[in-house]
Amino acid sequence: MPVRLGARDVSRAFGSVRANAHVDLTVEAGTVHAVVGENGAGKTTLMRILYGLDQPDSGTVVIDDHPVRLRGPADGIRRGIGLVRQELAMIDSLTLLENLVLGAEPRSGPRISWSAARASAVDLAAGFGISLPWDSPAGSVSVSVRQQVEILRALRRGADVLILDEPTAALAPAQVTELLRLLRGLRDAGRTVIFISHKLDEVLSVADTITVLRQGKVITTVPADSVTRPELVSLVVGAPLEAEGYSPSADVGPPVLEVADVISLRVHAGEIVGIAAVAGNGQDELVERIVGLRPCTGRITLSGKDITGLPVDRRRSAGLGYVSGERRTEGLSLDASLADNTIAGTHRTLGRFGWLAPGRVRAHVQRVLDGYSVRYGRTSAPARTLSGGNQQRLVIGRELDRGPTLLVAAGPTRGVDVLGEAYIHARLKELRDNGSGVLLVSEQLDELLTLSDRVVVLHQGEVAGEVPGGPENRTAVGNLMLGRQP
Ligand SMILES: Nc1ncnc2c1ncn2[C@@H]1O[C@H](COP(=O)(O)OP(=O)(O)OP(=O)(O)O)[C@@H](O)[C@H]1O
Repeated sequence: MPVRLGARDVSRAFGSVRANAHVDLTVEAGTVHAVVGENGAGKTTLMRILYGLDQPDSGTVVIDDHPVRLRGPADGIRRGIGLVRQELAMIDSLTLLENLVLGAEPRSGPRISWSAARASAVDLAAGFGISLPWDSPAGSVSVSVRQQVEILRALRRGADVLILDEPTAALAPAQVTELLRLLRGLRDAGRTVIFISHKLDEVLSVADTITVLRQGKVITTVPADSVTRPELVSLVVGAPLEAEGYSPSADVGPPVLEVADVISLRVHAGEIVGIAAVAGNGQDELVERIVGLRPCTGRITLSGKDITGLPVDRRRSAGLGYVSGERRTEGLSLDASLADNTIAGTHRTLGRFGWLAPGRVRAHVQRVLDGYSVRYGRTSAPARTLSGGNQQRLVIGRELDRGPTLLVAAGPTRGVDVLGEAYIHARLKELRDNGSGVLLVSEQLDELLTLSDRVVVLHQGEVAGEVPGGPENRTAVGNLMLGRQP
């Protein structure tokens, strides 16, 4: 089989970090090829090189069996490579149709022919069994719809190889199913897909071939049907990983959070309360009200203290911690250093008379970053140089280290590898066992059921019911999420 896209002996370092080390990759035409590996393993770096966004220090990209030098993404696009990134590059105020054709508008004489644009958009989408609200502004539609437009945009520009870097990280389960169906459709139509994901079940369900990276090196490339999930976990992590069991709270104390609003709920000390809901059923608004990002007409108390009218920083000082899967917009200041991001919110405790004590700052930063196995080069480097999963580890480490009375964790393991996920789960349980309350909002039902002592299910902005945690309650939670009887 010809190599449609690949890498031969590719190495790339950033200072002391070897992001790719002598990587060989062979992606055959008409296949879905998954690239998996721990956080910071070098997946995104390799994809940027294959697309022409970055150049290797040594080694070459291979396209159609030939070594090539890509000078920029325009070279990659010309050779039929498309990249759908973790952060989607769309203009919110333009409609989906305008975003689709941006830069390559069909013309009739000097004018843009919107009728031709629409007809070709509808045709292209229909070819893959999807229909989209073409006149809606991109800012008003779900991540899933935006992603579909990005994929179609790459196809429209002539891409027959699509690189998708963690496309499912921010999707709800039903949207994941839809995306995987679209990827299979692309493959069946002869296109080539490179798929990156930490969700190994998805990888096994969609990929033909899997390449595993660890610390910048290729560990192995295997046919997907030749490995089981535990074997793949072992390859990614480097050792077998024990399955997580369900261990409910041994000691539930008084309420630490009481919300009396459109949605009313309580979280007690020593308890993890899960929130389950299909995307768009009120969970985001609930979290925003609790952490102070959205006004609340009802009443919210933290350990008995009314925090309803308090701004975010005062809620934090009162003992509220917040971890969001939206780390790029909510959790981090990407241009600030790792050190500054790590001490944000704790800096007042790291000095005297308003001056930071450099030694204490260094020790604190080191402890948090090492404690959560963040892979980094220098603590003075901007946070944007961390890989996605390492950014998430930093946010989790910072928030848990403060020992909050109540932690609101919304999508806490988004983009985190299997080992990191198990580690974060253990830390959340430890926080609970030490007497804090945790409100866990997650789109992953497995995560909710293994961690939560109780699961509160929301439907159409209201509480549809409450179910104890534990994997045996999956069906009951699933039914309530869809507005049915448990
Ligand atoms: N521009 C950069 N400057 C400095 N270091 C970088 C830069 N880009 C990547 N790195 C480092 O290279 C390593 C590999 O990063 P990369 O983003 O390729 O990992 P990844 O496998 O995609 O990880 P994740 O699963 O967390 O997204 C990381 O340690 C990262 O911090």
